[in-house]
Amino acid sequence: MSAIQHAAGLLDGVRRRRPRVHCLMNGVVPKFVADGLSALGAIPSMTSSPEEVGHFVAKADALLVNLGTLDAQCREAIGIAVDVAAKQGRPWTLDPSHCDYSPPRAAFAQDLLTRGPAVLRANAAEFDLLSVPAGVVAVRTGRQDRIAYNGSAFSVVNGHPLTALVTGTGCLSGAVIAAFLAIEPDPYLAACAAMLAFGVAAEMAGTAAAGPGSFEPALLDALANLEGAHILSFAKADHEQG
Ligand SMILES: Nc1ncnc2c1ncn2[C@@H]1O[C@H](COP(=O)(O)OP(=O)(O)O)[C@@H](O)[C@H]1O
Ligand SMILES: Cc1ncsc1CCOP(=O)(O)O
Ligand SMILES: [Mg+2]
Repeated sequence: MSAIQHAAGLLDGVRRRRPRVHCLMNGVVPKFVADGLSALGAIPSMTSSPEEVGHFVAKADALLVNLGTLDAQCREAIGIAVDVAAKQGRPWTLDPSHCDYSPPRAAFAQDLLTRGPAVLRANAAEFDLLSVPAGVVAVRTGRQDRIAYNGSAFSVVNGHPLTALVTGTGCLSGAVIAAFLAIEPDPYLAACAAMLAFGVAAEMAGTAAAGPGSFEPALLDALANLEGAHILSFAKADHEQG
């Protein structure tokens, strides 16, 4: 089965299984990210208090760690969350948001990469600063999204330029990866499926939107209305074998 066919099936799996995704999200876009996960068919939770986060992660099917508005309490919560994820075998995605602005944040992100994330999702500037250890699926987003693991790579060229004009779309793409990780044990296939689903939904939203203001709700609608058949019909993606 191709990665595209597999993605279509996994989308149905997300709708059937409604995975719980716990997000340690930045303070800028938590509502958009939670709405996007709900639209896709997952169940978001966003608590970040150090005394509670471990309980939430233990009950979640996957975790997203986003560094966008990192502070001392976030660092503490992230440490607890990734320990619980490791102990309970919960897959997690790292979004090293804005680590290119801040050497301490880049160092923190680099350290987190040694603590067992299944997937790194970053924009080009963030991605190019980090070195991705073996065993972590590397997703570099932009006009083209490239998913790389162990010598293989998959590129998705779906999407719409308005995505780049709406704050939080990268954060939401990381959350969508976490939702697919929750139901697909192979993190490379999960990340390929997530970027296909997100890219095709963004393309559908782009045709319905007049600008960034209407693109944002259109993207939520497209995630909710996305079907496996849309992925099969509209996917623009290629494998590179290493
Ligand atoms: N020029 C573009 N054309 C189409 N899609 C884009 C473009 N730039 C970014 N995207 C999409 O926007 C989303 C966020 O990617 P990116 O802008 O790289 O991350 P971030 O928002 O974290 O900076 C991804 O789904 C990516 O595919
Ligand atoms: C603007 C901003 N500042 C800190 S986090 C954040 C949101 C970033 O969202 P995205 O990278 O998904 O556009
Ligand atoms: Mg980002």
